[in-house]
Amino acid sequence: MKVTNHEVPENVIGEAVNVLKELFSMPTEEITKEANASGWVYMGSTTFAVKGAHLWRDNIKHPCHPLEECLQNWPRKPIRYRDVMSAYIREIRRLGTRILDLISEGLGLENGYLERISRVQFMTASNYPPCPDPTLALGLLKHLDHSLITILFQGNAEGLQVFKDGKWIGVEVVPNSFLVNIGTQLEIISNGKLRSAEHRVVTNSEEARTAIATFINPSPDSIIEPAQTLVNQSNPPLYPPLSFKDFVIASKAFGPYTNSIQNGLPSKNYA
Ligand SMILES: O=C(O)CCC(=O)C(=O)O
Ligand SMILES: [Fe+2]
Repeated sequence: MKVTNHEVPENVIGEAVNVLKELFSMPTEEITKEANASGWVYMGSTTFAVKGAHLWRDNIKHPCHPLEECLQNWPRKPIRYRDVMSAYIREIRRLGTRILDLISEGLGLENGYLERISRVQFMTASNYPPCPDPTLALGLLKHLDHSLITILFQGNAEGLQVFKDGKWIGVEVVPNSFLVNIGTQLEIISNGKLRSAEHRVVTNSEEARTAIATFINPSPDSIIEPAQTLVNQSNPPLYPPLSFKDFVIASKAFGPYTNSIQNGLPSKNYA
């Protein structure tokens, strides 16, 4: 789902992209040192070789809830990072609330049903540098987002693909727009009416791509199950009830980041 009329000021998005580009252009050793000293995660492309595939991206992740507390552990450099990214996250929260309310309405759920359990849990930003041979690397392996919704700003370069009707389909880039992905948790609540689509990122040899994904998740203690109003005798629940916390633990949805993402803890407290 593409959102163009989103009222997020263009300069808030532009500043966020610029500050991230600046961060990613810092020397790898410096970013790694910074990340270890505070509470966020950094992975440079050279550290990736997952399941035999080479991934061509630099990536940072940090928790965003509760915002005022989390941002104390965000990158200290570039110096304006915290101001710029917290302004961005506040706008995404506002946009996310509106979208969740519209989805609640569309599904026929009571007002605020989704918004009440949701929070902007974490942000992950990626830099996909130009890749000398895009046939040998992927930007990001295929996956589902385990969110309610993910609000993605995909910059100005294409690369995102969605698996549809047995094929990978490129998602076109519309300047200054967001893409809203349905996460698995919303698929469950909608009892399968809304589907979470598998997606991945491919690389290109010409231009760098900067993308910002913000995950609007259920709070850890909320019980995720098909909404009562969507279930009846001819539409039995397709998914069992499970707290989001238990889902994350059972599915290892966020791997080593689970603690950090679930509780807003600094990344060094992973284990
Ligand atoms: O970089 C992108 O366009 C997609 C990122 C993504 O799918 C994710 O972080 O879950
Ligand atoms: Fe994703």
